[in-house]
Amino acid sequence: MSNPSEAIVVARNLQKVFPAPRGSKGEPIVAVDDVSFELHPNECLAIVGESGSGKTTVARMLVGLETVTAGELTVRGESRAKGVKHLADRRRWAREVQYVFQDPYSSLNGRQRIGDIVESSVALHTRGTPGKREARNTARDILDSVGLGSQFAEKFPHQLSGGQRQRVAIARALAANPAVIVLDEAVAALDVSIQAQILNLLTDIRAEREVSYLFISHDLAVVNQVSERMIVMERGVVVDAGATAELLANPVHPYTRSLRAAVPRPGWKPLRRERLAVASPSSESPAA
Ligand SMILES: Nc1ncnc2c1ncn2[C@@H]1O[C@H](COP(=O)(O)OP(=O)(O)OP(=O)(O)O)[C@@H](O)[C@H]1O
Repeated sequence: MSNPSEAIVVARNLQKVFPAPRGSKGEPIVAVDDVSFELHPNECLAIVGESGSGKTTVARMLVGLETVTAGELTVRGESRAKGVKHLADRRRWAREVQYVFQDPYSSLNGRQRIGDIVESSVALHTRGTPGKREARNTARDILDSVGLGSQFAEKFPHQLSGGQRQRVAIARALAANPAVIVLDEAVAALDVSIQAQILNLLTDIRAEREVSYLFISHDLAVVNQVSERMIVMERGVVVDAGATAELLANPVHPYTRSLRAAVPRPGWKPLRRERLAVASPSSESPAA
């Protein structure tokens, strides 16, 4: 295992419990339980699991959108467990970790031009507050680096395709020059050919600058293409963890096997998934 002191993000025995819905007689919801992982500089760690397995809740705790119920969650050694109290802290956190959502259409301000969206992020997150022209030039360079030439700067989000909008969301994240980008089902809504383009873009970005990805997905084919390591979550718990290529080539845990069996590929037989027993939740929580 790598040296923990090198990790940018460290999660140790992380837990998130949501109270039972008001007026219901139900139990509190344990969305994340005893989850441990590390994210290292310039690596892509995937969090994999079916809907409701707790992936997004882990990400939301990392960016401060949810508080931590128990356990440790640090970014560069600073705890994120208690949430942010001051605007200055919120900005500092955002400079370290940026979030790209599945649906860029709802996360981008539809009334702002593309150039202004990225320029605002540059102005907000660059230390020493850059001048207007400097912020604009930096924004144009970033847009260019995600494959959106200068003609896109004057357009509005609704004038762009889904893939182009996701490029804008990535550009806006890059404008903060973060150490980590959380990509939460960031290609799930795109056609396969557009997905491939965005995944290539993410690989190119990582080749050019030091940035780590926490790549959240239910899609193992996508995860296989983009990540070096993965953790597999089922009902809030990490049930499998390791090098992506190895885990997918030789999945041992029944849940990982059942997930992999659901990925269409040459020779894939729909009946196979039914024959595989789906794992019961495991109390094991290996660190990744
Ligand atoms: N704010 C909340 N209040 C109550 N329960 C929540 C809340 N947010 C998430 N949950 C519950 O926590 C569990 C994990 O949800 P989470 O969204 O983290 O899973 P996920 O793996 O990201 O799934 P999806 O891909 O569908 O978002 C689910 O049972 C969900 O209903």
